[in-house]
Amino acid sequence: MNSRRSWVIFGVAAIAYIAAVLQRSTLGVAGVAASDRFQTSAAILSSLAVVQLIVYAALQIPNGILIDKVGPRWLVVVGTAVMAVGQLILAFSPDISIAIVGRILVGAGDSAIFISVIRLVNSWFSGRIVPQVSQWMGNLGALGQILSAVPFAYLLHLAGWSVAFASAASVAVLAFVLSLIVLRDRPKTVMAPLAPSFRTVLGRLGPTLKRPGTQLGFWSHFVTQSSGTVFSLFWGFPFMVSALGYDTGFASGLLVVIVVTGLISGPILGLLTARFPTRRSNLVLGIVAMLAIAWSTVLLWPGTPPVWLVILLVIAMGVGGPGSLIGFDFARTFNPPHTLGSANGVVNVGGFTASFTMMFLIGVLLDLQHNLGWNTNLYDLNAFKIAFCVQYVVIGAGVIFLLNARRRARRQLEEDEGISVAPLWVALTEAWTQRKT
Ligand SMILES: N[C@@H](Cc1c[nH]cn1)C(=O)NCC(=O)O
Repeated sequence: MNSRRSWVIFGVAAIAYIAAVLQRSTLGVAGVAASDRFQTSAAILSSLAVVQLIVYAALQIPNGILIDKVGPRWLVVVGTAVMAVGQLILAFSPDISIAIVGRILVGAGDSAIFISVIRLVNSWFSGRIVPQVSQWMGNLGALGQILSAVPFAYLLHLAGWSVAFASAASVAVLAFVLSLIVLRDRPKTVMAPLAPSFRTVLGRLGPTLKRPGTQLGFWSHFVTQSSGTVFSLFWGFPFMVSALGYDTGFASGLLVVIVVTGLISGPILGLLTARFPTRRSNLVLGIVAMLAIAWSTVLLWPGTPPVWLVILLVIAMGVGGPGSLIGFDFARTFNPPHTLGSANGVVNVGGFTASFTMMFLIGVLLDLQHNLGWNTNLYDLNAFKIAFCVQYVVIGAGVIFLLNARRRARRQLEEDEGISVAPLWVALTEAWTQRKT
C-alpha cells in the first residue's frame, strides 16, 4: 500500500474518471447546439441530461454491489466501453429519441467509474493519506469538465456536433485500453475482501443502508455537490450566455473556475477531514451556508448581477464538489471494508438525486413561465432567478435529513466507541478557554 504501484493505479484510475466526467459534461457545453440540432423545448432538452443522471443514480447501488462481488477493475473496464458506445450514438443521432438512448448508455457507463476508483483508492492506500488521495481523485476527475469546456467546445464550434462527440468518445476508448492493461483490484499482499456470492452481498445491503454513517454520507453528498452539478452539467451555460449575456468563451472560462477552485480547495478539505474527523459534518454545513449566501445574493440582486458576484458564486460551487467527497469518508469510516463498494454507491446516489431533481424542475419552471407569457425569451434572467429557487427547497430538505442522520451517527459512535461529539460551539469555547489558561 501507498507504494509506487499504488500511484500508477491512481494515475490510470484518474484517467478513467477524467474520461467519465468529460462524457458526462459534454452536453452542458452543447446545450445551445442541442436545442438547434433537435429543435425542442427546454424541458425535453433538460430530459436528455436528466435521463443520464437518473440512470447514473439508479445504477449506483447495483454497481456498488458488483464492486463488492467482482472488484472495481471490471467495472471501470466495462464502464469506459459502455460510455464510448453511448457517446458515439449521440454523435450520429439524427433525432432526440436516439440521442436519449446514447445518453442513457453514457449515464450507465459513467455510473460505474467513480465509486470504483474510490474503491481502488481505499485498497491501494492506507492511513491518513486516504481522504487526501480521494480528494485528488475527485478533483483531477473534474479536469474532464475543462476538456469539455475548452477543447470540446472549440471542436463543436469548429467541426460540428458529430466530430466533437466522436472525439470525446475516443478519450473513453483510451481509458478503456489503459484500464484493461494496468488496473488491478488490490495489492497482492492484501486479502480479497470480495464476497463469496451475490446473496451474501445483497444480505449485507440492508445493514449498510440502515447505518446512520452511510446515511450521513448520502445527505452530505446530496447537499454539497448538487448546486455545482446542475450548473456545470446543464443550466450554467444557458444562464450565463442567454440570461447574463456573457460570450461563450467567458462562460466556458467560468466553468473552468469551478474546476480550478475544486483543485485548490480539495486538498485543504482533505487535510481538514483527516485532521478533524469529528467535525466533518460542520465542514459540510459550512459549505452549504456559503452556497446559500452566494446564491441568495445573486438571486436577490436587482437586475443583472455584477461579474464579480457571479465569479464568487462559481467559486462557492467549486468548493461544493470536493465537499461532497466528505460523504465518502463517512462511508469509509462507518462501514467495514467488505461493504465499502455498496456504501460508496449509496453515498453517490445523494448528490445525483438532488441534481437531476433540480435540473428537471428548473426546466419545468422555465417552460411554465414562458408558457404563461411572463417573458418572451425562454432563457430570461428573471425566469432563471425564479427557477433557481428550487435549490432552497431541495437542498433545504437535505439539510434537515443530514442533521437527523448526524444525531443518530453520533449516538451510535458514543454507544460503540465511547466517543462523544459535542456541538461545535461547545468544542470551540473549550478550545478557547484551554488556550487562555
Ligand atoms: N462531487 C464529485 C467529486 C468532485 C470533486 N470535485 C469536484 N467533484 C463526486 O462525488 N463525483 C461523483 C462522480 O461520479 O463524479
